[in-house]
Formats: sequence, structure tokens, C-alpha cells
Amino acid sequence: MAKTSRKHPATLTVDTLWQLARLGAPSLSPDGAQAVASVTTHDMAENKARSQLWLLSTLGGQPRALTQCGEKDGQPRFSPDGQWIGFVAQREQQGQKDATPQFYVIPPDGGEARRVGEVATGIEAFRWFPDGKRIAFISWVWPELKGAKAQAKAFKAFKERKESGYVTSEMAYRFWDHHLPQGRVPHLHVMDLASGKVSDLFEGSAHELSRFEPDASTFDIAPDGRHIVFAFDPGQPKSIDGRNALVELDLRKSKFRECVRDDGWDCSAPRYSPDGQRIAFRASHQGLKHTMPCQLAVLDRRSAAWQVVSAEWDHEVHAPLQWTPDGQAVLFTAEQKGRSHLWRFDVADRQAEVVVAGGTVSAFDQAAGTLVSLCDTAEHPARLHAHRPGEADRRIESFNDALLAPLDLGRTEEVWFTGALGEPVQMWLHYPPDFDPKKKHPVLHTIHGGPHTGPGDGWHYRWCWKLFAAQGHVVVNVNYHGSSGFGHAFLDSITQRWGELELQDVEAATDWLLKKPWVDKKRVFASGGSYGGYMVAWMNGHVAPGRYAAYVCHAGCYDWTAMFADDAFSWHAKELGAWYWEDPAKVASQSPHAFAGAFATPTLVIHGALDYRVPDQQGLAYYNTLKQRGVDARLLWFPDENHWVLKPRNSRLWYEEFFAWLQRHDPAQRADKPGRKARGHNAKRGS
Ligand SMILES: CSCC[C@H](NC=O)C(=O)N[C@@H](Cc1ccccc1)C(=O)O
Repeated sequence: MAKTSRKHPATLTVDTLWQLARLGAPSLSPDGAQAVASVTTHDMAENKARSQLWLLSTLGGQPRALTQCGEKDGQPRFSPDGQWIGFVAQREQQGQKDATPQFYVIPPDGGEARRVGEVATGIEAFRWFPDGKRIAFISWVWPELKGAKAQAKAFKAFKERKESGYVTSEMAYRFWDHHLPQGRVPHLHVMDLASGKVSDLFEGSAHELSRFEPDASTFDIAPDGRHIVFAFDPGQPKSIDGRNALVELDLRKSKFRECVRDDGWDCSAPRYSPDGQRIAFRASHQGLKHTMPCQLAVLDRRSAAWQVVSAEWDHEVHAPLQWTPDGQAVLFTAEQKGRSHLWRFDVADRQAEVVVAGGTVSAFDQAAGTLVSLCDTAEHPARLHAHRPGEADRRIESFNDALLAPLDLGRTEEVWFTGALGEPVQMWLHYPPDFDPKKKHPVLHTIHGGPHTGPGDGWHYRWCWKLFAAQGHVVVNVNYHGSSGFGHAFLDSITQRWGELELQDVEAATDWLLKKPWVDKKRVFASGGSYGGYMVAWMNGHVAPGRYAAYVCHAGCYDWTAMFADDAFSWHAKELGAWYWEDPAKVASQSPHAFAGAFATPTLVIHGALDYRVPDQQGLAYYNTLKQRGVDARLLWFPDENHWVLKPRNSRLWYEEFFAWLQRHDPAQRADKPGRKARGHNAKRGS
């Protein structure tokens, strides 16, 4: 038979990954006919991101770009009458650039966006009042000052000050990648849209919202427009792990009332029922144990009684919550075994049912019987679907289809094996596009962070499994003991013995793989970020050299004592079982640095200087130790990145260094052989 030359389909590259449009949370028009969402695109040459608002028909019409000139148009929400879309942006208008994010409105049927009012201290997040004439919004203000003018004056003075020092007596002063504004706290405000007039609802009171990235799920406005409920930590002084009560503000009487307060419980994400009589919220029994999940709770406003309704359902409820229009049930997303579904929880029956199955459903909205969901899977980045009763689900955009259509992404498989404690453990295998079970393939563990996360059937931009697979590796993501989405006992099983069960699981996965005829035993690699970085540093001290050809440690926790410099320091003792000054041996026994004497496996260490969750000294100490011990190591350090590498050019460098490191330590294709390049990567940079 004559041989036919078959053209290989293209595979995913870093540049293609960065060309993909990233969709934000949708908001539906009141009639459910249209959704609005922000769409972020990136320019590799300019090293920049840009977010525009798009209008998407749920009935089959063509998508339309709603905003053009904004750089970061975000958080769009339809007004209750559907006449406007409100959004938050920092724009240039009439030659003047907003100094802080402001509130804009645009009519959905066309026309230019216009800023409403001006808030010197900026707008973090907002919600429409039911009358559509006002919004409630979050802004960080000086609590001792009165009136918008005083805030504006103080803000100007602060911006113009010559000193750069940050002074604080607070326990919470940084969060992930930013310092909390000095002296300012997040207050709820009301803006009258006709006049642009703003009033601070918390002025003169000790109330404030969460200092940790407060968003629109931290408060809600009652259907009568008269009450606002919000989560508030009454503790003084504020701690980094304080427990929130729920407080209701009567706008007419300017009176605050604690409606849920139990010091053992942490409450969040309150949401009024459609008739305004009940408030659904998330409640976590922190008094019992710090790992307790956020459960669904309901407050009856008349009787003031509240109860957890999802106590028998071993899942963590994610914010935001939305009531169904009949007030029977609450919608939310929750993880389950490496997937995240949209659930409907019937409050009377206490039953949960999947409404939209993931993949990973990350956002949704509902109106007039229509539901929209934002969902990604291992096979594609986030897509928007409309779900209407009696109709087939409909894709309402196709932003990335043309880019992805010609690509062979390879196959993804969910596998269960026996891990630590003889228990079933899940892993996800992403096979390379050219996978052939008759050939030998290298293996790459990508160990997730947390430890209490549980990724699986989803798309990841920073740890893009399909991109790693395109380099020829079988990519492995083990949902080790401690991962979320597998019930509380599984999540809590690693408490006070970090490293132990997780390592057994990763090792059992490696054993499982090594039995496969298609695994190249000399080409097994392990990588991980944050807690996953902790894991690879831990492995370096605990696994016999030679089993893994090389490691990549991104933003890894290395030394639990020095980690006290992070922004979550009070959490360690709960997980490790001791403060370092009380039982240093117990802390050290769970810390990779204490096993440095065994480090022998080559490691690429990556860290960002703006990482306050895992400060970069962690990565530097690990790298220095490897160097001092004569272990082959390389450092990739970013002065301008945080826990994540977010800039297009830096991300490309991250992937390039990552691939090159694996190649350099790959016995089959050493990078020091001339002419070797990462697969599928454009040799030429730039546009
Ligand atoms: C309560 S804050 C720390 C926990 C958080 N994990 C969620 O499951 C987290 O930020 N984890 C980091 C690693 C880390 C662990 C302990 C203390 C600081 C950082 C991560 O893996 O992203």
C-alpha cells in the first residue's frame, strides 16, 4: 500500500495561549434575553491586558462589543429596568484619566459610556438598588473623616506625600500582593445617580466590610430597597482570621442591627430572598475547627432564628448565592471530585441537585427563567452558555473557537488509584497530542497549591496542563489528601502532619504510572506552585534521588518558621499544630528546610518579589541552599510579579524557562545538545 503523508495538526503554544480571550462573570438583562460580560485580551508585543464589555444574546443573536475605548472595563451589571449597564472602570474622558476606578453607565443598545459622579477614593464593587436610581458601592475611606470633600482632600494629600514608608499597628496590613490602604477601611456608600451625590453609610460607626478584597457578595440590598445586610467582623482589634457576623442597616432609620452573631461561626455572602423575609448566607463553624466548610444557612428575619440547612451535605458552598425567583432554593457553585458544578439547593427539602454540570462552573446569573453559566473544562477555556427551560443549552459566544479549532490538545482522563491510608485518590492525566501507548513518554507532575484546592476538569492559564502536554509530557495532577471537593474528612486528614499523606499519594501515583508500558522511567519530573512548591521541596528531602529527573518549585513554601512573614501567619499553627515558639520541632518536622541535608535533585526555583502570601525569601533560601550544597539549581525571580505570573512577557519567560529546565534534565533530549528548542514555540519573539 502506498504511504500517504499525514499533516500533523498544530499544538498549543504559549503565544496561542495568550491570544485566548478570557471571559468574566456574566450579568443578565431583566428579561433574560441578553447577557453582558467583560472579555479580557492580551497584547504580547505591548505586554498589556485590555478588558471590554460584550453584549451576548441568549436567543441566538450576534455578540456585540459594547465598550471600545476602556482599558479595564469590568464588573458589568444590568440595571433592574434593563435600561443601563453599570460597570467599574478607570478611563480617560475629555482628556482626563480617572485617578481611581469609577462608576460608569452605558445603554445596552448603543451609545457611549458615561461616568456618574466622582469618588476620590475609588469604587471597588457595586450593586443596583431595586429602583435603579441608586447604587450601593464599596470604597476605602478614612473612618474618622466626615463627608466626601474631606475624603477627597485626605486622598489628594496622601497621594502627594513625599514619604513612602508604610506604618501600621494592624495585624492585617498586606493581602496576597498589595498593602492595605494605610488608615483606610472599606465602607459601604450610596450614590444617587441623577445627582452623583454620595453618602457614606458607615460614617460615624465602627462598621466596615472585610479588608480582604471585599466584593459585591459581601453585602446585599433588600427587595424593599430599605435595608442592606453585610458581613462584619465585630472583633477588636481586627485580626487576620476574625469571624464575621451579619449586620443589617435600616436606611430610613439609619439604624444598625446585628442579625446573626455567634462567635463560633463565620458568616459571609448574605443574600435576601425574593420576598425579603429570609437571608441566605454562608456559615463556617470555625469554633469547631478551622477547616470547617462554608455551609448554606438561612435566617428568618421575622423570628431572628437562623439555621444551617446544608449540614448533611458534605460540600463547601461558594459565593455568590442567588435565590430562585420562587424563594424555594438557592443557587451557588460547589466543588465535587475535581469538578465544580452549579447547584440548586432546596431549602425546605435540604436536597442539592446539579443544575449545570462542570467542568468548572465559575460564574452564573439568572433572570426571567433564563440561566447563563461560565464554564471551562480541561478541553477549553471558559465559555458562556444560556440555559432555558425546555430548550437545548446554547453557546452564546465563540470567542476562542477559531484559535482552538486547528489545535490537537490531546486527551484528558480521570483516574482513581489507591493512595495514602488505603483510600481512593483521584488524579487527572493529560496526554500529549502525539500520545502512542506503544511508545515511551515522559511524565510531569503538576502539584496543586492550597493545600485545600482540588482542580481537575478545568482550564488553567498559569499551569496550563494542555500546554505542558503539548511539550510531549503526560501531565499528572493528583488531588492528594487535603484537597477540597472530596468531603471534609479527606480535606482535614492532613492537619498537623503536612507532607506525609500528600507525599504518599504523589508517590503512589508515580508507582501507578511506572507500571504503565508507555512511561519512560528515567523521565519523570515533578513541579508545583505554592503548596505544590512546598511539596516538591518536601520531595527533594524525602524521595530517593534519581526517582525524579528534576523539580520545578514555583512560589514554594520552604521554611514554616520564616513563613511567619506571610499575610496568613495565624493560619499556620492551626494546620501545623503548633506555634514555632512553642514546639519548634513539630513545625520543623513539617518543613522542607529541615531536610535540606538530603536535597540532591536538580531544581528550578521561581518566585515573585510581590508575593506576600509566600514571600520570595522562601524561594531564595531554597535556591541558596541548593547552590551551597552543590545541587544543580536555577533561579527565575520576578521583581514585578506576585504569587502568580500575570504579565504576558513574564509568563512566556516562565514557560520557556520551565520547558528548558525539563529538557536540560531529560536524558532523552538534553537541551545542551545544539539546536534543541521547546516544541511548538515560535523561535522568533516579538509580534
Ligand atoms: C488561610 S490562608 C492560606 C491558605 C491558602 N490555601 C487555601 O487552601 C493559601 O494561600 N495557600 C498557599 C500556600 C500557603 C499555605 C500556608 C500559608 C501560606 C501559603 C497556596 O498554595 O496558594
